[in-house]
Amino acid sequence: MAGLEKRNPGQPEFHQAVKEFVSTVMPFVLDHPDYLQHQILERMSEPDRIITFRVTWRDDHGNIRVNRAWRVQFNNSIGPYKGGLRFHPTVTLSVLKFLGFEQTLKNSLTGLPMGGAKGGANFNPKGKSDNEVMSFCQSMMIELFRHIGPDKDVPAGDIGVGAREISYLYGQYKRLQNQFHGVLTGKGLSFGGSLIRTEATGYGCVYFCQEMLNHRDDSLDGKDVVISGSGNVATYAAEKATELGAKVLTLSDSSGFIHDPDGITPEKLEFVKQLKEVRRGRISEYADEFSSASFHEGKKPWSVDCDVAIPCATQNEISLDDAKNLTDNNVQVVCEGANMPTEFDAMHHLMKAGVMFGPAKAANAGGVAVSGLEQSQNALRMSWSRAEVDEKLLGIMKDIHEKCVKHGSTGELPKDNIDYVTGANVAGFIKVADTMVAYGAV
Ligand SMILES: NC(=O)C1=CN([C@@H]2O[C@H](COP(=O)(O)OP(=O)(O)OC[C@H]3O[C@@H](n4cnc5c(N)ncnc54)[C@H](OP(=O)(O)O)[C@@H]3O)[C@@H](O)[C@H]2O)C=CC1
Ligand SMILES: O=C(O)CCC(=O)C(=O)O
Repeated sequence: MAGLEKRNPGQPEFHQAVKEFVSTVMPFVLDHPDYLQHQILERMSEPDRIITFRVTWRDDHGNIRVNRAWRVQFNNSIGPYKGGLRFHPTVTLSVLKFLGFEQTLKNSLTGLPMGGAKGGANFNPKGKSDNEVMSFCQSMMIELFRHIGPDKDVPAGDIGVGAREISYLYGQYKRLQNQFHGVLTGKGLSFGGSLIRTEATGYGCVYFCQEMLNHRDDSLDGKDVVISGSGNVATYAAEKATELGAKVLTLSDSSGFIHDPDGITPEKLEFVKQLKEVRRGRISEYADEFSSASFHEGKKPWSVDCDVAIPCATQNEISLDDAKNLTDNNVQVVCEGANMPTEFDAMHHLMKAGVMFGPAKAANAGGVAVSGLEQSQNALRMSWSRAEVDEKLLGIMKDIHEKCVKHGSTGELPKDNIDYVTGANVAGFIKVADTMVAYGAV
């Protein structure tokens, strides 16, 4: 870690992601001299390649605007690079390196042939017109297109990149390459998208949460659930949790959270989808619409009494104090929909307190898994039904849970006390590490 921090100064998120990983896999690595001899940890924590480029575009007033974009191609040992693009003013190289590092392990966990990558730009889509977003996406693709391809690198969405942005990016790629193939995932259904991809990350996260509870002969039925975020992952996590009998009490955005003690019913969630996906409004409007709800400006939802917490907004959104609030309220499960939403010491506090903790690289792998299924459908020139994709997603999430149990059993009483963080890290590591050993020094 000392060497990594020295080689990558000023990249706290990247340090944090590697530290969490190394602290759990080290005993396993020390038991396997091959990994040490082949310098696997040093090689896995150094991206294969980082592409940095300027994106110049024109706003609606005719002004020229400039942003910085990156694609971090982290590791393609087990398949073409795969991972989302994030558009947000907080995007830095550190953030994209942490995301690309975790993506490599997450993609390995899915069992599908996908390497790890992440990209994005410090562009803020909020408050921009459709025309401005299109102008930015088209300009970004003018550079990105030469670095991606269906057998090379297949980007997708992430924060700030949804169906609209993927459509603009794909349209420009097609124009530049004169090729129609599965180079992006999360595409519209009329041009090669997969059913269930929109829902996959949120649904998959709730399937994983249900598996954790089932492992202790429990279920989501009747549980009070607190969710942060109100974007893609949060919305569909709320939908599936409600479908499985839970009561979802909160959603949030960067201005605060709404608390609805009566529960966010499917009808109310339809309002949220319209608000966020179509009107691009603020979550506070939920409290204006439904009198049962209150809006808490500038606050996070972690002090609301709940059985299950599903953070679905962004990294480091659960601090140690937030974790203490959750345990004071006897939370049973924290299942990460967002990437690295829990700070390192907060995660340890939760685990020490006996909370079942589902780490992002396992719990939110459903999104990229269905992206992998979208790639398969594109290659086959076929579309699978909603039921088929959903069944495969459920199967993959169950399989990831089993891998976590296999490598995360603590051997301590109670017998079902699983260290999911170690389980996910070791299980994701083995496939990538063994492949790198097989390749030799490349
Ligand atoms: N989309 C996917 O398939 C996958 C996403 N993820 C992860 O899930 C998380 C959410 O992604 P997604 O739902 O796609 O993104 P969206 O852009 O659809 O939604 C993001 C949500 O999080 C809120 N948010 C973002 N940044 C902050 C912040 N700094 N503080 C408070 N709230 C914030 C947003 O509020 P506001 O609008 O006010 O900014 C919004 O409600 C991310 O960590 C992402 O990496 C993981 C796997 C797959
Ligand atoms: O669908 C994908 O390719 C990427 C999803 C993603 O960015 C993630 O898992 O964090």
